Amino acid sequence: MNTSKTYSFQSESKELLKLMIHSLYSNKEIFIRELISNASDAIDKLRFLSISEPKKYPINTNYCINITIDKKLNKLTISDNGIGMEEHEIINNLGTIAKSGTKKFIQSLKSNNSSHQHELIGQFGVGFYSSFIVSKKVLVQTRSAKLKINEGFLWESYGKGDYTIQKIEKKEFGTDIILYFKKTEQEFIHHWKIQELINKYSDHINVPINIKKFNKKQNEYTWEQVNKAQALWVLNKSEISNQEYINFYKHLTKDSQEPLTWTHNKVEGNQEYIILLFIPSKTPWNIWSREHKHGLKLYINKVFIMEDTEQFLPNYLRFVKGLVDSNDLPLNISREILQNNQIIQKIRQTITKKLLNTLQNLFNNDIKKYYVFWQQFGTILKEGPAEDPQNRQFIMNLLLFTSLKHNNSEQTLSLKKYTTNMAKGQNKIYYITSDSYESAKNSPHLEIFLKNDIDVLLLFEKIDEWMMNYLNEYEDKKFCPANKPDDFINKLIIPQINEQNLQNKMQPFLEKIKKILGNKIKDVRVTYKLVHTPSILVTEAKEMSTQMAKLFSAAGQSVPSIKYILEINPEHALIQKISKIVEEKNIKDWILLIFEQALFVEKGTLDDPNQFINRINKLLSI
Ligand SMILES: Nc1ncnc2c1ncn2[C@@H]1O[C@H](COP(=O)(O)OP(=O)(O)OP(=O)(O)O)[C@@H](O)[C@H]1O
Repeated sequence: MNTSKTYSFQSESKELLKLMIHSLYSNKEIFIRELISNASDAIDKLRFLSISEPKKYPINTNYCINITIDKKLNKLTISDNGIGMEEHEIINNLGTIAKSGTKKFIQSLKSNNSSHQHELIGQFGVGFYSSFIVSKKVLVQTRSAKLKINEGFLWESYGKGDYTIQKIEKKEFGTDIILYFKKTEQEFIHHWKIQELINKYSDHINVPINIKKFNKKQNEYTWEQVNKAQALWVLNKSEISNQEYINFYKHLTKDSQEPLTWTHNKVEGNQEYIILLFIPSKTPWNIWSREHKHGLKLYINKVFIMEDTEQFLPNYLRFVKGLVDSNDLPLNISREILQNNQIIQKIRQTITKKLLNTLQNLFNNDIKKYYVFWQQFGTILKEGPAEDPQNRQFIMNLLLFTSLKHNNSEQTLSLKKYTTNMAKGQNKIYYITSDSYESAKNSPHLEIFLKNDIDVLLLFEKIDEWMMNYLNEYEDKKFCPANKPDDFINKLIIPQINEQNLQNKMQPFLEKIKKILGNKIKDVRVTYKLVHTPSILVTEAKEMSTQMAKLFSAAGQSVPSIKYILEINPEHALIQKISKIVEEKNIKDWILLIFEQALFVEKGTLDDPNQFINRINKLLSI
């Protein structure tokens, strides 16, 4: 007789299991979807192997998922004739919940309120472990299609701290998941209930799902198929209800939330393929992690080939979920071949176009949903203009901003709207990049714009400066940084008093500044752009911007130090006061102060803040 070995769950898994049971209890019926989904995945894997390696894996045309209910024992069995598992696979797959990043995930779960926990855990994909929400004990009998009858295994656990594994004989390859329901979960031992859940969640699973029922007429047990068993994507759009699309999305992605929108297309012609693509409504919790996998599911003639086929999506659309089913690719296609395959390139181009159109439709027809999309995925879409020059114009129509006239940080302004509302004579799109919304909005560079009622796009996300490098013009209007010299703006500057006079009057003061600041600055000049601010720093049109320099140094690259031009506002009380100081005693501190102020505003930091503070204190106490 085979003895069983006892194993402990990973410590994080124990904690996660407890949290999961608690936070998913209100949605406990999903266990059926998860288990059927796993069974169907296992069949997909074997189906693929039996086509690509027919000698090793005998072809089985009778793939199915069978369900039996034992009311007396409170027991439900879900059996599949898929790939099955070897011992090490059982340990790896069923001994750990949520393999990577579990710790971080638990932390974020704990720090969220309970309604949010539900969302988070849904995104995480609880899979097999959802069985413990309703079961006091779970058994898994499995035999890998690679192994012999006596090389089956039985996994058993009460979902507490450990599980056991023992070797068993199993006649058929595949997996039986056996649930012993908790006393409180009697509702699941009814055929009608299970059938209802299958119709709700798993109608379009690619293989028949049969329930064993007692047939009174024939006085015996028979198998009754309860799902449609037809791949959803091969049907015509008109035959599929919105709810069916939503359920299919949930099955495909294990996301507990509904998608925002989707696109479903049959492409005919030289190449024939079907695409079904969904835009989720929430960013996956780990989308910025390196381990985050993205890409579409690839099917060839309805046979599942591989997960996460990145090659079908540009990076800036990596949040998209869905599948491609092609008739033209060879079944034995590898990831390497996908990389350089021309058919793939063409499909990718079509997918990209379809997705951009889908987003444009969402934008045009359901702006509220589009705002949700933008909030979740806008930062990723902003990678588009750099990555995809061909579709740059298209992507630009999908970008949203906030602006000087907007009065809050919500990004709801399109370029179209900005250009339609431009001031008379304005033919450029002005923008400013900064580290935060506040610092962008309050930038002294914008005082002249505010005074003349000209709107400026406020950009404050890390990616923005980089993105703006790839945006040259939109509908013949050039983009122009608000902190660089510009003719149109220069013309708006009307000095309050005689300019030449003031310039001449200021000349000795400018000389003094130059002498004191030396090579700290490139030049110093008078400006009439400012209203409330005594001084600012500007760079020449061709010089690297401060934000760009920050970006480079954050990426660990060396950046030549920027030489700024100091501009002073001759009408400002402080400048007028300092320019009149004749004694040499404190003038150096005053000039350094107006320079450091401007530097602080420009960079958001100072190399030596202490010195700056000391200087202010010294001058205040004179
Ligand atoms: N019926 C089955 N047949 C074969 N392998 C299975 C079966 N059920 C589960 N597995 C294996 O166990 C693994 C873990 O399953 P689980 O449902 O926990 O997560 P998952 O399906 O991989 O991902 P997700 O987190 O998206 O649910 C699966 O990836 C698969 O390798």
